[in-house]
Amino acid sequence: MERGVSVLSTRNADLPRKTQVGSITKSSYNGNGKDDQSVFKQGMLVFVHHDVDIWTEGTVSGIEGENILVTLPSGKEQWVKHKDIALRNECDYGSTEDLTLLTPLTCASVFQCLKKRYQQDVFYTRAGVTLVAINPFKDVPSLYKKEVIDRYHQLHGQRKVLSPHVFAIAQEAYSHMRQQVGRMNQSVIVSGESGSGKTVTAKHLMKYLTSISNSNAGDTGTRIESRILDSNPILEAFGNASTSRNSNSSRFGKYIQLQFQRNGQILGASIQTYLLEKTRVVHQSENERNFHIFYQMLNGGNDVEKEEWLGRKDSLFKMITNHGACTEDQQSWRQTREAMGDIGITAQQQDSIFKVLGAILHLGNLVFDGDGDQGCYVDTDDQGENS
Ligand SMILES: Nc1ncnc2c1ncn2[C@@H]1O[C@H](COP(=O)(O)OP(=O)(O)OP(=O)(O)O)[C@@H](O)[C@H]1O
Repeated sequence: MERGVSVLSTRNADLPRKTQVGSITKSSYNGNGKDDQSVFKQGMLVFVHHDVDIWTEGTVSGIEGENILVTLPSGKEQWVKHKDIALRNECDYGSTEDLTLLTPLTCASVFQCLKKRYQQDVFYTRAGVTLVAINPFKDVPSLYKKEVIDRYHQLHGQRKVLSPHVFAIAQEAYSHMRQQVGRMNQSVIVSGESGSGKTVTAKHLMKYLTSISNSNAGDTGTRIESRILDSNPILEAFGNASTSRNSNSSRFGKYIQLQFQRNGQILGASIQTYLLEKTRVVHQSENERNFHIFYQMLNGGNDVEKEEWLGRKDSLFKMITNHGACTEDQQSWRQTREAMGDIGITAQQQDSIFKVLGAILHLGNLVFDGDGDQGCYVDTDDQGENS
């Protein structure tokens, strides 16, 4: 291996960021550097803190000490404290591609810019070297199609013609690895709160990097690309679960290293996982589920397979909460099995894996009883009923 690009997908939002999806909290800073109500004058354009919209536009129409009278777009007037108000200018917030260009740069102006862009179906905005990605929560195929990948690859470096995009970040890392900054390894950190889109973003990053580095590599390149991308459904089956915030939440962090040859062609990948939420196997909060793989196996496996792995056909296991026949689980099961085969896990090895999962499910049915200091024992009556 010559060098590589790594994609670190975090479970917490407390790491330094390069590519990030983040939440913005309200601050009382009003953009004048002094937090002083004296900067507000009659007729000034402002943002006013709003309970529903978070920030809304207004114009100062009166001042009395700490209190400022603001006229809202509806024509309604409202008294607000100076801490709940921020300066605004007449710029087109929706067309600002880099948050650092906002003047004044305040929570309110950042919020307004991201909101306007989101309303125009623009989901990426730069913040200096960081990319802020807003989760569209809908399919936007035109944003990620092959032509877009080609465009970002061919025109890279031309910031004026390319709008902010996760592909631009990936291309920058790839170019730096190959040509600049002493041909060094590069890292992209994807961070944000649960459900903000880290997993999907990391997948687009990997898709872009494998695609551009594979263009002249023929069949071998295509095989490497599909093996790398096939790791996603497997990792998701064993490490993701439905939570109250995200129906496909990663319950682990991952460090993905893509390895390239000197000529820039993809060579392979390695994935390290960490902080897997193991306790989820035995306990899930209300309305949450165990790891996907259990449901996929129970919904997707046929009777013969279930007999072999579980010793029975039904799906009554204590650790499997919120279980119901789900076509999504059946589809994902087919994808998981296919991906396992594609990356070289033999049918025999797969059988062994599912038997281990079956054993875990049976262990979960055991009930222990005991009387304090005397230790405990397996309640065989209960076990007989359930296992
Ligand atoms: N770029 C995108 N385009 C369309 N939908 C998206 C995009 N990013 C995220 N989503 C939607 O949001 C959901 C949650 O995203 P994702 O699983 O990537 O979040 P996450 O930050 O990895 O969450 P967690 O930390 O819980 O694993 C996805 O299942 C998908 O429906």
